[in-house]
Amino acid sequence: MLWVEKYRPKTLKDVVADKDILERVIAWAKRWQEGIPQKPLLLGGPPGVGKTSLALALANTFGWEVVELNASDQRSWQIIRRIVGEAAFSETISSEGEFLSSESGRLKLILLDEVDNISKKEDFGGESALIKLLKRKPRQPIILTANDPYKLSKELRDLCEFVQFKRLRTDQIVKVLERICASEGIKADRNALRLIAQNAGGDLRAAINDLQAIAEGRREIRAEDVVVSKRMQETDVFKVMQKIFKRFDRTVYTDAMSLDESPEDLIVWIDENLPLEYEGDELLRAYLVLSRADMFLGRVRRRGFYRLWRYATYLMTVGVAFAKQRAKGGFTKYQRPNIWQMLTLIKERREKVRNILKKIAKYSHMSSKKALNEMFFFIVYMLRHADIATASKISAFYDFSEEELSLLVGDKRAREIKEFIRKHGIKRVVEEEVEEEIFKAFEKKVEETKEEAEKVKEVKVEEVEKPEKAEEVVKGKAKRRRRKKKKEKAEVTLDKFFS
Ligand SMILES: Nc1ncnc2c1ncn2[C@@H]1O[C@H](COP(=O)(O)OP(=O)(O)OP(=O)(O)O)[C@@H](O)[C@H]1O
Repeated sequence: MLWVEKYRPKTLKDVVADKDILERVIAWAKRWQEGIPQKPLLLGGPPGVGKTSLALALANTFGWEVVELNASDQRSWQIIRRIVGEAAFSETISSEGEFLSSESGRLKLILLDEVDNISKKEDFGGESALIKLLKRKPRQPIILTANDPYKLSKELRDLCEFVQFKRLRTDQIVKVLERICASEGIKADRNALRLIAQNAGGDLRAAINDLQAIAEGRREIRAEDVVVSKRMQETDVFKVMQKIFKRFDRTVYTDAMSLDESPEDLIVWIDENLPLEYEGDELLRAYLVLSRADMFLGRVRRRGFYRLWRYATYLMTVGVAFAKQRAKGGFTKYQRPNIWQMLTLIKERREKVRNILKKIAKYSHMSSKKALNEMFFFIVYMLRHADIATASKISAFYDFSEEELSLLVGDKRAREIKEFIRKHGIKRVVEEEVEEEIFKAFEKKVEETKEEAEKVKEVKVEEVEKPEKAEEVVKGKAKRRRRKKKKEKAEVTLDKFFS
């Protein structure tokens, strides 16, 4: 079992949190218990610091039912609508003035996660719908969580009681890790735990995951193990990379699944070595597939949906393999990523990509999700392939830093672009002008991509909705079932990732 779940706090006393935060939420819950409806709580703060855990522990402590939903999932909204109809808003006050809750007589906590990913559009499920719901003064406790509450409108924030969480301190993380080691019967060197804690950057979930990966098969953890454990399996990783980069072979997925490396590590290897093998459009395509895989990993980290690991692995192996134009020969000397890079790169890269998407979203007035699905690819394409003046204009328009540009187009081109901007004093220009240019290129590229897609081998990524099936597909049982139901099943091609 995953330790993050095994050791998720059961009651409030297990949650590591500042005293004033605990006091505030307990007071809030008590007032609900007394039948006095309260504003929803908005718990804001970085990932893995215990926002969800605190909400669940609170419900557990007070004996409330919990309905856990995700704001960016449209299905949640149907459920909320149902609950809104049935429970959250339609309660009555009894003749004694007592507050009547759900059928079971218990309060029902609605826990809506990731509200900062909520769509800004007018449609149902968007921010305005949530505002409308909250204005109806819900009669069930609601807790919203957000990594970046300032992405929400002030109107929405004002409808809530805002509680800000901070990154956990290293010593707080070490304490939890020590507790886990003690109950797992693992002897751990304090320095090793400090290293893990420091590397997690205040994210306890990440620290617990790293600890579990490192502790795998050990009774004792020393500081050296934190590094050594990440270095195992090198030769096998090389074989997997060879298969990904040089061949079109779907069995690479099963090979990767049997590696000791976690997908978080494997993606760093692939990321590091990709430019040694791929170039031009195939490189771009592969990066896109990788960024998709990385998004799934992000969800695993944030939400603990570990079944998405399989899907991420499928994308970073089969997806990347099929992003190339043709099989490759020869010998390539792959590089082992630097150990600290291994430990931190993914997190940093994700942080950077997130910032880039935020900028695209901000200046193109769209959600980050839409920015990724609709704009990212074309912006990267333009930055790489357009003439330097256009690329510079685009870069200035989105206000990309040199570091961000390096991630998108490589160090050399990033320097050229920044140099050009400096030399010609390029400033942000009117939106329409740049957007028109991007969209023109966008349309042209769509046409080209369609043609290309015909040529490029199709990658059938099964069951986008049920990624856990991806692994089953490889197993015989699912294969037989799949053959039978082949016609009914939806197949999504790589195209989907570029559209
Ligand atoms: N403050 C904490 N006290 C105890 N355990 C914690 C705390 N924070 C995180 N954890 C551990 O990390 C795991 C993930 O934490 P949790 O889901 O509560 O984080 P979160 O802040 O809601 O993150 P996200 O914003 O990504 O949803 C928990 O299952 C628990 O094991």
